[in-house]
Amino acid sequence: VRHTNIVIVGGFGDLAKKYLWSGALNLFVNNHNENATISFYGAARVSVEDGTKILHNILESVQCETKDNSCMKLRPAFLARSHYVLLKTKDHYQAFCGTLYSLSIESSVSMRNIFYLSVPSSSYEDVAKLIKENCNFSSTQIVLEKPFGLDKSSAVKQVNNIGKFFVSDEVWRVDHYLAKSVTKQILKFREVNRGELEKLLNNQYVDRVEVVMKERIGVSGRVDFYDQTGVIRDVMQNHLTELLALVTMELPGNVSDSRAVEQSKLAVLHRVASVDSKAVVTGQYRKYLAEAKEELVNTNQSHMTPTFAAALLHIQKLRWQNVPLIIMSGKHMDERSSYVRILFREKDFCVSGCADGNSTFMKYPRQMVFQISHGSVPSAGILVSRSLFTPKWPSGMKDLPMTSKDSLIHGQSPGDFYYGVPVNDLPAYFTVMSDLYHNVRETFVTAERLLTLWDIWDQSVQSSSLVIPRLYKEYDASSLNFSVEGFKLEFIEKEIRVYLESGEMSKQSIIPPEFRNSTLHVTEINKLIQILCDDIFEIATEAIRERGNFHIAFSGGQTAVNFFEKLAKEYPQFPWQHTHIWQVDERCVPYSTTESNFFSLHEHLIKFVDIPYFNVHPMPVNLGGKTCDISSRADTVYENEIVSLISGLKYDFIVLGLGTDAHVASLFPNSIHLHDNERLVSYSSAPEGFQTQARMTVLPTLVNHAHNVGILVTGHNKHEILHAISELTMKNEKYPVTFIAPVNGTLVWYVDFNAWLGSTGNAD
Ligand SMILES: O=C1O[C@H](COP(=O)(O)O)[C@@H](O)[C@H](O)[C@H]1O
Repeated sequence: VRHTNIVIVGGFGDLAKKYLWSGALNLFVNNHNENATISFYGAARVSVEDGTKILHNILESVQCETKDNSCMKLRPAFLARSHYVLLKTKDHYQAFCGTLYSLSIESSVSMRNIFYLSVPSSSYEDVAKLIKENCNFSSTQIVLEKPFGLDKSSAVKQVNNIGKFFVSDEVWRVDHYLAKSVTKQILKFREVNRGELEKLLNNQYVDRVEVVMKERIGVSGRVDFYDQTGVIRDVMQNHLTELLALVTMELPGNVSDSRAVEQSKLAVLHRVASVDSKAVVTGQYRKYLAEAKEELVNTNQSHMTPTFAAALLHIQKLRWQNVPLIIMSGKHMDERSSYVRILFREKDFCVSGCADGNSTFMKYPRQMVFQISHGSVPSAGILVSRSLFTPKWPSGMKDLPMTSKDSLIHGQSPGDFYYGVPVNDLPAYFTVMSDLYHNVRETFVTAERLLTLWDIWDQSVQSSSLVIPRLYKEYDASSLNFSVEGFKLEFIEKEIRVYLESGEMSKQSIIPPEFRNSTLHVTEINKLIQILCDDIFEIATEAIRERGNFHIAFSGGQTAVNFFEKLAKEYPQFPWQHTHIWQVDERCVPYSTTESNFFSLHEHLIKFVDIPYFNVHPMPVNLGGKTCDISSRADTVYENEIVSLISGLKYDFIVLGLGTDAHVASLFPNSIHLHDNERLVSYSSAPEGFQTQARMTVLPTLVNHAHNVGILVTGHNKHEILHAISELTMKNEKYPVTFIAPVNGTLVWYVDFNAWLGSTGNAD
C-alpha cells in the first residue's frame, strides 16, 4: 500500500482557492483506492481553529465538475481526508512531519509527500529550508509556481537557493499551459501525422508561426504582482515560448520518452536567438495606471509596465531559418483566445475553377492551428486547412466536423478545416495535479529549460522596461497593429508624445494613417511644411509633364504665409515658368494693404520667383476702382478666367486652411454659398468679429473638381475643431470643411503636432 500526502502550503491563497483544491478533488476521485491512498493538507499561518473553518468553507465550494456518480460518491471521503495544518515555525513543521512519519510507520505504508508551495516566490527558500530540515522523508516533491525569477540572474539565484535543499528531480516547476488539453496533444498529433506533417514543418513551407494569447481580463486586483512582472515575464517567457518549442522542436523517435522530449526541446530553445529590443513592441491598456494607483503605494514605474507585447523571434537552425516566429499577448483584448498558428506558403497557382471554393486551391492561407483556449472556435482543438493534408487524430482526440455556416475562424470558413478536439478537455490544474501524482515530468519545467528560456528573453525584459508602452483602448487594441520588417517589429500607426519644457510627458496620441477618410500627415510644423512643399513640387512637375502647366490656388491667412517663403526660396528647380498662381479667397480691400491675401502672397512668394506676370491671377476685388462692387460682377470675371484657362475646371492643387469655426476659403458656417452648385466663385461675407467681412471666395464645387486638395492645419487653437469634425461623416453646414470632398481628386490633411494634440511642447 502506498500513501501520498499532498500539502498545499498557502492553501487559502487565490491559486489554491480557484484551481488547486478542485484539482485535488479530481485527483482523489480518479486515483484514491485501497492500495493507493491520498490525504490533503491545506497549510497556512493562522490558528488551527480559524484555519479549520476557513479550509472548511473553501472546500464547501469545491464541487464536482459534473454530477457524475463517482465524484459525488467520493467527495465526502475527499473532505474527510482534507485537513488544515498550521505551518509557520520550525516547530510546526517538525510536529507535522513527525505525525506524518508516525502514521506511515503505524500503518506500514510507503509514504510519499508532495509540498505544493502556493506562496509568494520570495518565501520559497525559507519554506524549502523548513521542509528539508524538519521533514526528513525519503521521498519529497516540492512544487513551485512562477514567477521563476524576474530575469536570468534572479532565476539562477532562485534555482540555486532551492538547490541548496532539494535536488533537481525533487523540484517540480509548474507551467499550467503545458497542462492544457490541446498542449498535451501537440507532440502526439505530430507523431501520428509524422509522415505528412514533418516534411511541411520547415522554412520551405512555413510562412510564419504565431503564438498568441489574448485575454479579455485585465489585472485589476493583482497589480501588486503584475506591476513588476508585465506581460513578457508573465506569459511570454514561459507559456508561449514553451508552446513555440513544442511545434518547432525535432520530433523525437518516441514522444512518450520524457528525456528525449526534454533534450529535443532544449536543443531548439538553445537555437532561439535572444530577443532584440527592435523586435519587440509593447502597450499598456489605458486604465492600468489608475488601477495601479488604487492598489499600490508606489506607482513611479507603473507607466512602464507592458500589459501587451509582441515579439519577433528567430531560430538559428536551417530548418527554421528566416521563418518569422511571432509571440504576442495582451490583457483587455477584443477576445479570449490562445493558439499556435502555423501559416503555410502558397506555392501553387490556380488557373481554372478557382472561385467556387471547391477547388483544392485555397482562397485563404493554408494553416494549422493548435487552439489552446477556444476563442472563436467552438472549443479548444486542432484545426488543419483541408487543402494542407488529411490529419489523423491521436487516441486522446476525436474528429468534430464544423459546418460552413458558422462565422470565420482565423480568416477561413469553418468548413474548410479538419477539426479535432481532445476527448477529455480537462481544466489545466486537474492535469497539473494528476501529472504530479503520476510523475509525468514533461508537464513541468526543468531548471535547465527555465534558464534557457531566460536566455531568450533576458535582454528584452531589460530593454523593454526602458520603453514607454503605447497606450491602447480596452477591448480595442487596433492602435497596436504591427508589421514585421525583416528583424524588426513596428507599429503600423505612428505615435507622438509631447514633452513639456520640464521634460514631463504631457500627451500621447496615436496618429492614424487617415483622417476623415483622407490621407493624414501629422508632424512638427517645419517638417510638415516641408512635406507640403515637396508634395506641391512633385505634383507640379508631374502636371507640367502631363498637361504642360500647373495651376495652384493659395489660401490667405497666417497659416499659408508659413510655407510661401519655403516654396519660393528652397525649391530652385520649381517650374514657375509653367505655373499659374490663383487665389482661393480674398478680402475686399486694396491689394496694397496688409489685410489683402494677395499682398502677403506677393510679399512672401511671388516677388521672389521668376513667374510670368500673366500667370498670376489675383481675385479682382478692386475691379473698376472700387472694392467688390457688386455691379462689377468681379466674381463672374474670375470665374470666366478660370473657365478659359483651366482645362476641365480642374486645379492641380488647392491649398486650404481651416478656421477655428471650421471655415475654409471664405466659406463660413451656415453660408448659403455652401449649397451653390451653379457658380464657381462668389462674393461672400465673414461673420462679425472677422477682419474684413466682405470677401470673395471659390465655392465647394470648384474645389471638389481639383486633382489635389491639401488642408493645412497648424496651431493648438485648431485642436478642438479637428476633434469636432473628426467623426462627422455627412456634410454639415455648421462645419463648412465637411463640404470639401474632391470628386476624382485626392485630399490630404497636413496637421502639425500642436493642432493634433492641442498643446505645445517638444514631440518625439
Ligand atoms: O499564468 C498566467 O496565465 C493566466 C491565463 O491563463 P488561462 O489558463 O486562463 O489562459 C493569465 O491571466 C495570468 O496573467 C498569468 O499569470
